[in-house]
Amino acid sequence: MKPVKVGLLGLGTVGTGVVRIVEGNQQDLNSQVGSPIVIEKIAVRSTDKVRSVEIDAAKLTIDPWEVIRDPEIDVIVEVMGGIDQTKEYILEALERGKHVVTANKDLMALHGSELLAKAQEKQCDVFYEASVAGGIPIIRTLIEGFSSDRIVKIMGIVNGTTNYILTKMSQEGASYEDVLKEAQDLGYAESDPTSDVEGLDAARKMAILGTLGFRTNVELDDVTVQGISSVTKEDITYARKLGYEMKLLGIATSSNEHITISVQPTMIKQNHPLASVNGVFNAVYVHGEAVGETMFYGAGAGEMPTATSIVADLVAVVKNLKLGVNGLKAIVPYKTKKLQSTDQVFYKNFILLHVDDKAGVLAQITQVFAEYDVSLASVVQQPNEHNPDAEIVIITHRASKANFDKVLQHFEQLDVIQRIKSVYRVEDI
Ligand SMILES: NC(=O)C1=CN([C@@H]2O[C@H](COP(=O)(O)OP(=O)(O)OC[C@H]3O[C@@H](n4cnc5c(N)ncnc54)[C@H](OP(=O)(O)O)[C@@H]3O)[C@@H](O)[C@H]2O)C=CC1
Ligand SMILES: N[C@@H](CC=O)C(=O)O
Ligand code: NA
Repeated sequence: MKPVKVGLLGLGTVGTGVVRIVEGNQQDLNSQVGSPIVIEKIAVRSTDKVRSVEIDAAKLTIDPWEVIRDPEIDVIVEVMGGIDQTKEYILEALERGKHVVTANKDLMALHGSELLAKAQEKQCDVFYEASVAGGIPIIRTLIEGFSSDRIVKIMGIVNGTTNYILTKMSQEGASYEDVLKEAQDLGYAESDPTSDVEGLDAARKMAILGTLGFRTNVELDDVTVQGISSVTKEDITYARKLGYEMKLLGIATSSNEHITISVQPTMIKQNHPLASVNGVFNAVYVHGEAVGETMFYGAGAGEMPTATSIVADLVAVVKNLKLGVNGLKAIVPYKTKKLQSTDQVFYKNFILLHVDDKAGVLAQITQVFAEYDVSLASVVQQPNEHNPDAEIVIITHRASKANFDKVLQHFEQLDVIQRIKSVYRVEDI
């Protein structure tokens, strides 16, 4: 059988794993698709770099166009990252009738609909399983496994780097900076880790999951985003004392006409299955009207888990090639839903305040909550070990985001409050 020729853009963490799997599992892959899969050319930034896989130097190029324009190549595997220039490469590859497999959530969250439309026009596949939750086959699950159901809620720990950091801070008391460096060394973090720690990477993944799960176009701008860079060991200790774990959680909901979608550090009840997802592991909880609760778990980043998804997509492309059905599987969102307004978004909150240690302070604070109709589940006041202020730890009942934001604004003006130290969403379903 004629070999299927692959052009690889990138030979970093993920690209290296792709080479290992394609070469190491050749026989298995061949018997599934009926053809050898051959990596024909590889674009890298530097051809002089020492690589941890053996590569024929003649296959390397520093010019991605050389790979895209090679008429011998059937499938482009894009694992180099980047947005604008990379979009040009992929559009040109599709224009030339090449199928595309990518791990690039930045690109798919921002330009996925344009790329998928071009793919359909050219009867090509664009598969991107590796872009969300690394090794977990969540994209295929949402497209195929839940095609019969209406998804109402998706909650996800979808960034491996931040989950690794929070776990190490929580379980080993490690410092944020040290663990971030470790995550970078292990190949989990993005080339600019700001997008991991500030929540943007997770937001991009949630936009992709929301689009597929709710079959409506979820834009990146729809996602409210807060990262973990200001989470302290003290916050994590408080969370644990109260029976919660701190996780960077993506939460998306869908009703008949509206969606809500956000990413933020969240205190999740210790008995919720998402609370025990640790280290680089990711998990996506999907609630469907008919199926009820489901959850998918696995490594969210790293060389081999991510490469597993890439090569599975490659196998899917080749199977489609054999059947002559490429380009038919793109999900085109067909529903139009609006973002829910903040007066209709309800959840519980944790708030840690540093206040003057004198009579009447607590009364002033509870008065503000009452004014905006935010009722309180618990209030604990204690002296602060490090300075003369007192600490007040409050957990609210479910309140609208709009009202809770008004409480915070009011607190900024209140003289007895020295500092709003921390505020977190609380999930205890
Ligand atoms: N790391 C992970 O766990 C995961 C990553 N992803 C996504 O996969 C993609 C790749 O990530 P990762 O492997 O970690 O990244 P790396 O930084 O490890 O690798 C990037 C590769 O692309 C090459 N490259 C970068 N820019 C260019 C360019 N302009 N021209 C030619 N080659 C270029 C680099 O060349 P050189 O080697 O010479 O520097 C390198 O081989 C990203 O989109 C990332 O978001 C998705 C899921 C998980
Ligand atoms: N930087 C990302 C890599 C996978 O998408 C992460 O940490 O999850
Ligand atoms: Na995946």
